[in-house]
Order: sequence, then C-alpha cells, then structure tokens
Amino acid sequence: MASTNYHRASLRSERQIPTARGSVANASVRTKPASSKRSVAAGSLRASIDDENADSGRVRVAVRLRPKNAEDFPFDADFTDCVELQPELNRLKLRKNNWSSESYKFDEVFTESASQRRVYEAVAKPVVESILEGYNGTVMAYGQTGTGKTYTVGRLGKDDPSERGIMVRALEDIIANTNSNFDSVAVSYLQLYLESVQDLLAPEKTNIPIVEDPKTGEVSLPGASLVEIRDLDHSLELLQIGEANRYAANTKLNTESSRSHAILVVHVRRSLKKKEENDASSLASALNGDLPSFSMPIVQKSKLLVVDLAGSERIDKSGSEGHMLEEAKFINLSLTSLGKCINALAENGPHIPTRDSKLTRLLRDSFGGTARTSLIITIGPSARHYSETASTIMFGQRAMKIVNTIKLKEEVDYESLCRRLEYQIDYLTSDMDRQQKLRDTEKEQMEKKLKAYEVSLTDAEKKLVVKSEDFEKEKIHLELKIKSLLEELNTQKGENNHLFEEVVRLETCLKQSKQHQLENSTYQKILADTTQMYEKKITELLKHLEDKNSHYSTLEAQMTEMQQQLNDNQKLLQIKEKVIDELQQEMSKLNKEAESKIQSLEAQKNELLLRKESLNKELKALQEKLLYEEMQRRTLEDDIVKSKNALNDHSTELEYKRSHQMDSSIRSASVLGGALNTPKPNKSRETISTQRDTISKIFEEVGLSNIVGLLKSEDLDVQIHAVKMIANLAAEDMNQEKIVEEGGLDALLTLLESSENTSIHRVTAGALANLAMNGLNQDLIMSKGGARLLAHIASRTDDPQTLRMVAGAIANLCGNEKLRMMLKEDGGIKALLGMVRSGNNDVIAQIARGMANFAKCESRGIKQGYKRGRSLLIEDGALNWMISSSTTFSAPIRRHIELALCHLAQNEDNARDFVSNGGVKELVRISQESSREDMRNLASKALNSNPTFLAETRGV
Ligand SMILES: Nc1ncnc2c1ncn2[C@@H]1O[C@H](COP(=O)(O)OP(=O)(O)OP(=O)(O)O)[C@@H](O)[C@H]1O
Repeated sequence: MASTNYHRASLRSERQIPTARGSVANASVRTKPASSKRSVAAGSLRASIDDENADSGRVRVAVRLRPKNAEDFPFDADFTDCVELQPELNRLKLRKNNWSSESYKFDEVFTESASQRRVYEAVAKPVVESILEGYNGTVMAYGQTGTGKTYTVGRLGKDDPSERGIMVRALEDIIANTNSNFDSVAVSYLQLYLESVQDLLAPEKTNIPIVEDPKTGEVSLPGASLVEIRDLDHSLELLQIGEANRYAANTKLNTESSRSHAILVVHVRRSLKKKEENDASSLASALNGDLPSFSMPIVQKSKLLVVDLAGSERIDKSGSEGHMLEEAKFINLSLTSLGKCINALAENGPHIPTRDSKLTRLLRDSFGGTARTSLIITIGPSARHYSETASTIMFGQRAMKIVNTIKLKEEVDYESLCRRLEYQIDYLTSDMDRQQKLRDTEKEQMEKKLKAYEVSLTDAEKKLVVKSEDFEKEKIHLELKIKSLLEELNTQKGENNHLFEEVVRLETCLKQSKQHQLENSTYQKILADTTQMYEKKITELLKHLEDKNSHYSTLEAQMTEMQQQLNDNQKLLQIKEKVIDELQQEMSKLNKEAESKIQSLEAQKNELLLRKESLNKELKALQEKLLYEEMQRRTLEDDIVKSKNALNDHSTELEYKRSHQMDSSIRSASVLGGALNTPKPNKSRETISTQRDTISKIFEEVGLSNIVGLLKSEDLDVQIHAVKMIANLAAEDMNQEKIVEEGGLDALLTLLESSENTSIHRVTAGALANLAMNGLNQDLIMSKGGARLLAHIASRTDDPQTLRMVAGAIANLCGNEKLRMMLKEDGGIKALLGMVRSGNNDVIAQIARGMANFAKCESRGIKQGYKRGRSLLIEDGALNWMISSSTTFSAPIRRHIELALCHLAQNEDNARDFVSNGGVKELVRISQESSREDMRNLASKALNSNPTFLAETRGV
C-alpha cells in the first residue's frame, strides 16, 4: 500500500511538471532537458521524424498493420479490410461495416510495407538515445496474437540483417555509442507467464521475485542473471539463447508464446566526469595550478525495457471495463491489470492498481513513472478480428494520454572519488617534498654564494690593508726623500750664496786690483795673473754653479713626479674603497633576498601542510560516508532478503490457495509444479537467522573498530546508523565482550552525555539496554556513571520511545544484587519512578520489570542474610505507586508489580510501610486472585509468617 501511495505522489507531481525534453516516438532529440548539457557521442542517433508535440514525456504510440497472410485470404475474400491507413495524416480508419467507420490519430502509422528499420527509427531509436543520456526507457509491443509483435520486437534477422527487430537494433545502437573502457552494458532476458517470472538466460530459475526499492520506487530482479555484453555477436548469441529457452519452456508448459510476456532488460552504466560545483569546489580551489583540475566522478545508470507482450485477445475487450474480469484474470492477470492501470492513468483516476500483477509492477516506471515510453500496437487487416483490432486501437488511444516525467539518474561514484582524493593527497605530499628539496638546494646555493662573497670580501680587505701599508710606507719613503732633497737643495742654495758672495768679493778685489794697477805697475803683472787666475776661478765657479742648478732642476722634476705618483695612488685607494662599499651593499641585499625567499618558502610549506590537513579531513569524511553507505547497502540487502522471504511466503501461500481452486485442466498446465507440495516456510525463524547472518557479515567485513569509530562522526545520520549497528550487535551475547574491548561502551556513554539529539538518546539508550543484559557489563556501566546519565536523559525527555529504552536499560541494571545501593545513589530508582509520568504502557512495563528485578534481589539478600533494613525501593517512594497501580494496567505489567510487592513483603522491615500504605489488602488480593500460583503462594507466605500482617489481617 505504501509504495502505491508513493507512486501516486510521483504521478501527481509528474503531471504538474511535464519535462521539456524532445518527444519520444515521433520526434528527434533536438530539444534537450534543461539540466542536461551533454549530447549523445559523435555519430549519435538522430530520429528523422518531425517533432509535432511538445508534451515530450507523453507515452508515444505507433500502430503497425501486418500484411495479409495465407490464413486471412480464404476467409476475407468476400469482405473488405476493417482498417484503412492514412499514413500522411498519421490516422487510422476503423470500419465497423459498410456504412460506419471511426478515425483515430496516432503518433505514427505504419502500413504493411513499412520496413523494420523505419519502425525501429521512429519507435525505439529516440528511447535508445534517452537511455544513452541516462534516462530509463521502455519499448513495448501490444496486439492480438499473430499480428506481428514478436516480428517487430524480437526478430533476430540472422540471415537478413534488414529483418532485425527492435531488440537487436537497440543493442546494436547502444554498443556502438558506448565505450567499453568506461561504460558497461548488461542484459537480463525474462519471461512472465501466469505470474511467474522465469529467466530465459538460465531457465532453471523460475518464480524470480520482483523487488521494489522503498525509497526510490526503483524495480529490480536481483535473482535474474545479468550478463555483461562484449559486442554485438555476443548480444545476438544471448537473444538466441533466450529465444530458444522461451520456445522450450513454452513447449514444456504446454502453452503458446502468445500467452507469455518476454522482457529484455538492458542496463547501461556510463561513467562521466562532472566539474565540481558545490561541495567539492573548496577542494578544487585548494589545488594549485600544477595539479590536474578536479572533477567529480559521476555514474549514469539507465535501463531499457523491451517488452513483447502476450496476445491481447486473451483479456477480452472487457479487461478494462470489468466484464468477464474473473476469466481474464485467470488466463492472464497481467494484461488485465495493465489495461486497468492504463485506463486509470488515462482518466487521471484516483487509484492506479500497479500492485495487482507482476507485469504492472515491472512496468510501473514505464507508465506514469519517470521513463520515456514508446508503445507499438500491432493489428491485422482481417474484418474477422474486428473486435480484437478495435480493442487494441482503444488500448493505444488510452495509452497516448499518459504523461511520464522523464528523470535523469546520476549519482556520485564515491569509491572512485575516494581513490582520486587519495591520489591528490599523494600528489600534494610528493609535490611538497619536491618543493622542500628545491628550497633546501636553493638555500644551500645561497649559503655557498654568501660564503664565497665573504671570502672575496675578506681577501679584498686584506689586500687593501696590505696595499694601504705599502702605500703608507712608500709615502713615508717619498716624504723622507723629498725632505732630504729639500735639505740638499737648501744646502746647495747656501753654497750658491756663498759662491755668490765669493764672486762679489772677488769682483770687488778685482776692481781694487785694477785701481792698484793704475797706481802700481809692478803690481800690474801680478794683477794680470791674479786677474786671470780669478777669472778662471770665476768661470769654474760659474760652471759649478750651473751644474748645481741643473741638478737642482732634476731633483725638482723628480719630486713633481713622485708627488704625481702619490696622487695617483690616493685615487686608486679611493676607487678600491668604493668597490668594497658596493660589494658590501650587494651582499646585504642578497642577504635580505635570501631571508625573504626563505620566509615565503616557509609560508608555502605551511600552506601546503594546511591543505594536506584539510584534504585528509575530507578524505576521512568521505571514508566515513563510504563506510556508512556500505552499512546502508548491507542493511538494504538485508531488507531485500527479508522482502524476498516475505514474497516467497506470499507466493507460496498464493500458489497453495490457487492449487486448491484450480480445476483439473489448469492444474495440469500449472507452472507451480513441485511448489504445490512445498510446506509453508517458517518465516520468523528464517528472517531472524538471515538478519543475524547479515549483521555478523557486516561485523566481519566492515570491522567493529570502524563501526565504533563512526560513533564519533560529525555526520548525525552516520552516528545514528552506527549506534543502531552496535545496538544490533549487542543483542548477541558473543559480540558484547568485543564491543566493550573495542571501546564501544565508552563511546556510547560519551555520546549519551555529549549529544543533544533525541534520536541519538533513543538509540544509544537502546544499545546500553542490550549491553546491560550481561552482568559484567552492568558493573562497567555503573562504574562509568551510566546510571546517572540514563537518569539524566529520563528527566529531560518525554519521547515514549526514548523513555522505553532508558527504562529498559535501568530495569536490566536493577537485576544486579551488588549494584542496588549504587543504583539508588545514582538516582536510578527515582528516574524509574519519574518515567511513570509518560503514561505509556511500554514504558510502564519496563518500569514494573525493573522494580520486580530490584525487589527480587533485595528479597534474595534477606534470605541469604546479608541484607537488613527497609527496602531502598520503599525509601525512594515506589511502594505507594505499586500498590495503587497493581490493578490498573494490563496483565504483564500487573504481574511484574505483583511480583515486586510479594518480594517486598518477605522483608519484615517493610511491613509497617505496607500497613500504612494499604498494602496488606493488596497482598490478600494477590494471595487469592493472582493468575500465577507461585505469586499466590508468595503472598500467602508473607501474610501468614509476618506478625504485623497477621495482626492487620485479623483486624481486617
Ligand atoms: N510486418 C510484417 N511483415 C511480414 N510478416 C509479418 C509482419 N508482421 C508479422 N508477420 C508474420 O506474421 C506471423 C505472426 O507474427 P508474430 O509471431 O510476430 O505475431 P505475434 O503478435 O508475436 O504473435 P503471438 O502473440 O502469438 O506471439 C509471423 O509469421 C510473422 O513473420
């Protein structure tokens, strides 16, 4: 019922939002859906027929007229044909008699001479194009026996390829337009006869169950063989095997092919790369230019159904109107209910009975669903079959009114995404290492260069010092030389002055001599000689003076030259100092550059580390998601197995009933065979063992530590699912120790303490309740503060499911004698009593169970002599509630309360409380009215042995 409602809901929304895609049978694929930017690969298929309708999701219907055959001629000689085709108008005239006819319009009308190729291209090719673009599609042939359905759909054309029917041509197109490196094409080939699905590729498989995904409504046949196709020859081979098996099976069942439906299912899976837009955009932007650009691995899964229906005359025209319904159902329930569904859909009826037959369940996506559907109806020309032909035409007319909502089926390929992220991380890590190496080499080179600069600077400085010292020495030397030259010059000058003075003195003497000459002739000769002598001496002196002067000029020239040299040296020194300055400046610049480069490299390194960290986080989240999906898949598989069992039960039951109803002729033709004697399976036992198998399989394959790890996931759905898994596992004794060892108990308690989510509280309390069934775990739960946490949750929520789990967990802890005091101190008893406020019977049943457990432990303690004093339950105020409620609730709750009261009554120290709360009357009632003998005995024992009670009863 639920899935039918789901179907209805989708039907409504489909009608409100018809798609904008190109039409099916009668249109090219010029119009693409707004969401899909892809087109079919090069050499893609193109239908050549005009696009006259915009209602692209409508079921397209074509009609094909079979040529007259030998059978028709002898009978029809005196009659005109009952149909007249007007292909140019896409119309068909149905002639009832010579004076009355009706005209009907179809999406395509094929005359007797229409070729198989043209029929394929107009009817099936647009559907095949859609399949290649990721949409589901159906091509179906409907018509009276012998009108050419199998000829149109299933003909293999082994000897003449032009004779090939839709199945072969569709496979041919799909294979030619997919790439075997990325895509896969697989087929199942089935036959449906009397509500039994048989595998035509493995005929021993019969009664194959049809499974519907409760979430997506997707229909599948997990029991059928699914064979991956390698090439066209392989697909022809498979179709041939299917055809042979169909023939053999029908012969064995003593039936005709026209009474069974043949269904070819082609599954196409295409891998696409889609640029990331939302979630992964951060990742894409995080990758630097060196990385290949990031794209999302997407898989498109589509499914083509090619259906060769049974002969339609079997359902009679009444199939859709209700006459002779029982008979029609009996012969072929499937066609009857297909007719009803088509009617309801065409008339926008309030209920679409898709669940009435296996055929309609298989085709639920094809009519009123999300698939692109093309129907070809086949008719014969003979007037003898007027009523069958009219019925077929009306079927086609009604189907034309159905509008589907075509939907693209894409999903993210998480496994390959994960692989790619791991690759990205490897790439980034190696890139980081490479950059680090590059940085190290650069740094090394810089340091070497710096060292070389320092060495050359030190050399230059040393050389400068040596040069400066040489220069200083030379300077001192030159200065000394100049000084000595100056001194020599001065001496020379003094000498020259002295010679001058001598010359002047001699000239004076000469003048005096000349005067004396005049006075004294004697002295004339001497004078002449003396004069000569003096003249000679003077000449010599003058010459000497000249020599001295020239030496002096030489010295001066030498001095000028040395001065010049000194100036040159000073200039050289200045140039060298400038060079040293420049070198020092360059060196500090290089130092700065090296520092900034090292800083930027450090920043890059940090950035890369951050990126790696964020990628690792994302990878972890994805791995968690993968794990979560794996677990969901397993749960789904479990659901499928359960559904299968339920279906098997159901079909066995049905077959059983049917076998008793069938008359003898039908019984002989029945396909049920041995199933008639099949005993009813024990459903609950099988289901439980399957469930256990599934859980232990998940346990082994996923690993407990991984499941425990998921309790810390940031994704709430994952957390809830993980807690549920652990709760399921904890229900098995053998798993409990492992769960505690892997830290499951600690993680559950932490989750209960930290989470604010009600669902988490509920499922975690459930898991703890399961763990608390074991004595060792009870100690651990108490010592880790579990009772306090459970009491806290009990005080915060009014959700009956959560309270039931919490009460159940505490009730289990109540059964441990050693923990009674601790349980009271941690508020466990008060929490139990507090939950009474919920008024929910399930919660109260757990509370009563807990109190009975507690009271039983106390009474055992008294019997063994280590317990004294008033009951802790009574101290916390439970007695009053028990006495006032013992007759209020249903029998199981009452029994727990009565048990608790009987055990409390065994303790003398509780007697006063019983008396003051009116409990003695209640004990008397239990001793007389309780349904259980042990309880009656316990109550009587307390009443007869306790003096306080004896006194009270005497008073009563
Ligand atoms: N368009 C056609 N051209 C030539 N021959 C045809 C055509 N359609 C059908 N036939 C012939 O008519 C006969 C009956 O056709 P076919 O078996 O395909 O009918 P059917 O509707 O599938 O019958 P059934 O419901 O019994 O399976 C076959 O011999 C087939 O070759």
